[in-house]
Amino acid sequence: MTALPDDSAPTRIPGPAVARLALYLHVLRNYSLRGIAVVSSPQLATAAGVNPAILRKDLSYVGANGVRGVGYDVAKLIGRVSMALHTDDTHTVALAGTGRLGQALLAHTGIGRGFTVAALFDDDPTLIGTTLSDGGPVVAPLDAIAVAGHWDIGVIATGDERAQQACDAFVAAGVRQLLNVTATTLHIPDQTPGVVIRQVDLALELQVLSFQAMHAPDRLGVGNDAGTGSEVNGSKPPRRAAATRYRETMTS
Ligand SMILES: NC(=O)c1ccc[n+]([C@@H]2O[C@H](COP(=O)([O-])OP(=O)(O)OC[C@H]3O[C@@H](n4cnc5c(N)ncnc54)[C@H](O)[C@@H]3O)[C@@H](O)[C@H]2O)c1
Repeated sequence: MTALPDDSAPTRIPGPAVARLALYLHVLRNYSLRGIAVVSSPQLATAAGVNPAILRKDLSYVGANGVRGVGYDVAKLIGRVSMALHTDDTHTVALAGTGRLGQALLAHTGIGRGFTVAALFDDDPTLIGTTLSDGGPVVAPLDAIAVAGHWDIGVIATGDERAQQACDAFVAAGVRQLLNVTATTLHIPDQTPGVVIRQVDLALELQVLSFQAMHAPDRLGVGNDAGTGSEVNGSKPPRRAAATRYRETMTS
């Protein structure tokens, strides 16, 4: 991921910082919706559940400088972070698996924020040939993935037993960014470079939370307005910030 802070040469933003920047963007958009025009770095850091020093370091990657004693202009910061994360670009997404989770993902993620759901695939005969949203794509059989077209991101929300097949088909279709929400650990052929898989498992997150609660109960704080991803309020950085909420693998 590259960004252009100010007019200097492209800066490589570390993966964990990219995930935290996405979280800051979420918080900032909430502030904007609530009519808040300026935010201090401690406020933003608390809302996002990160250490203020980490926040300032992350924001330095996008060339954002707050005004000392005042804070950051929310609208400008949204612009900076959006540009760095390329959220203004439109990315095409293909979704394999339009069951309960797939339909929930369709309803709640991305649309209008730089993602266009361009294709839907499923093997449920009651879904094939239907559309799940006004003007949306028609659900096609899973077998059609490999021949249907090219997308930026493939989302795999099939039943666990079909996940690897969907993955193989996406890779064969040239897709290099995969979001896997099934419990299946996906394998990519060694000869296929540059495939990134992010795996999200809410049950695993619950296990980690309960483990942390047992081992550090005094560190559990109240919630925050970030909505996602931050577990602890306080002066120390959380042991697991947004950046580590996913399992990510990449073929070389
Ligand atoms: N990441 C997470 O935290 C999380 C949470 C819940 C579930 N999951 C996983 O997500 C995946 C999808 O879960 P779900 O709740 O959407 O499952 P689901 O049973 O609603 O759908 C799974 C798949 O089976 C298909 N299907 C359902 N009925 C069918 C039928 N009669 N004939 C043919 N196909 C049919 C669906 O259309 C879909 O493709 C699973 O792998 C599950 O383990 C992940």
